[in-house]
Amino acid sequence: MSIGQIRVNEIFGPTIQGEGALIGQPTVFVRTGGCDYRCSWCDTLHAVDSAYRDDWHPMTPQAILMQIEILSGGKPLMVSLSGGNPAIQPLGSLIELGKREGYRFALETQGSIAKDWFAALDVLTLSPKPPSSGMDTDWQKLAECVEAAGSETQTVLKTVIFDDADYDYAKDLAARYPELPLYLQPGNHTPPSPATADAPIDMPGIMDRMRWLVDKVAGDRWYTPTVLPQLHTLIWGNLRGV
Ligand SMILES: C[S@@+](CC[C@H](N)C(=O)[O-])C[C@H]1O[C@@H](n2cnc3c(N)ncnc32)[C@H](O)[C@@H]1O
Ligand SMILES: Nc1nc2[nH]cc(C(=O)O)c2c(=O)[nH]1
Ligand code: SF4
Ligand SMILES: [Mg+2]
Repeated sequence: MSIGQIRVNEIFGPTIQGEGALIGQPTVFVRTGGCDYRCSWCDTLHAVDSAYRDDWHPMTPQAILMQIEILSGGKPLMVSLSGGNPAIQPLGSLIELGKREGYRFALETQGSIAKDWFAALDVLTLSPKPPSSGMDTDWQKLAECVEAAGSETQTVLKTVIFDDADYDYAKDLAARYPELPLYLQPGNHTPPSPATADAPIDMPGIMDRMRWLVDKVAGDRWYTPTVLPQLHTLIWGNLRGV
């Protein structure tokens, strides 16, 4: 891979952003390959597990932008950068090139790696991982990500909740960053196998956790977070590429 190239797993859309602050908004996704984490319940292992690295292709920022332009019909929209951990990749020039053409950029990362080009994003979603993921949070790194984004980028927090320990983690996160909007997302217990494009989904389970989470938040009189399910999962289940 030469310098400046980005490891891409898939580019798809337009679809709608299914999660967090931009939920429901039309967007094209660029999913990069490779992650420094391995969450127990990751729903995107095809972009994490190096067994699938043959599906990750080095692309220049120009080639990625061309693909975005084809998918969007040349009409600028929000581009969602996800992964894997997209913060591993050199995305600064793609963002710069795309913004010149009128595209906007949102990025989703766990907050383990800070990059100076976070400041060029329109929206940065930091999604630190709760205990059920099996990952530890490096709070210093998360602070560096918030710092790197600066004041021009809209920074929001989003965390996945499966159980009481995750809920307590979300409360701690809120206490650390009272000034940042926080989105709570019930977990999906049935992530697809990375080898398949689809898998059966436990919709009643997701809805049970959503109701449980709303009851918890309301019962605690915790009025600052926004509680949202993964909209794309409600619509398409575990299907990839939507
Ligand atoms: C696949 S990750 C990719 C970006 C980045 N690595 C991250 O974790 O933020 C995108 C989002 O999906 C969430 N996610 C992954 N697996 C999930 C699951 N089984 N249920 C609910 N959300 C999940 C993550 O927490 C993250 O907010
Ligand atoms: N529609 C849709 N919304 C999403 N929001 C976050 C996603 C992700 O996998 O990062 C995702 C995704 O894969 N599809
Ligand atoms: S950090 Fe994100 S992409 Fe990486 S394993 Fe966890 S959920 Fe999956
Ligand atoms: Mg996903």
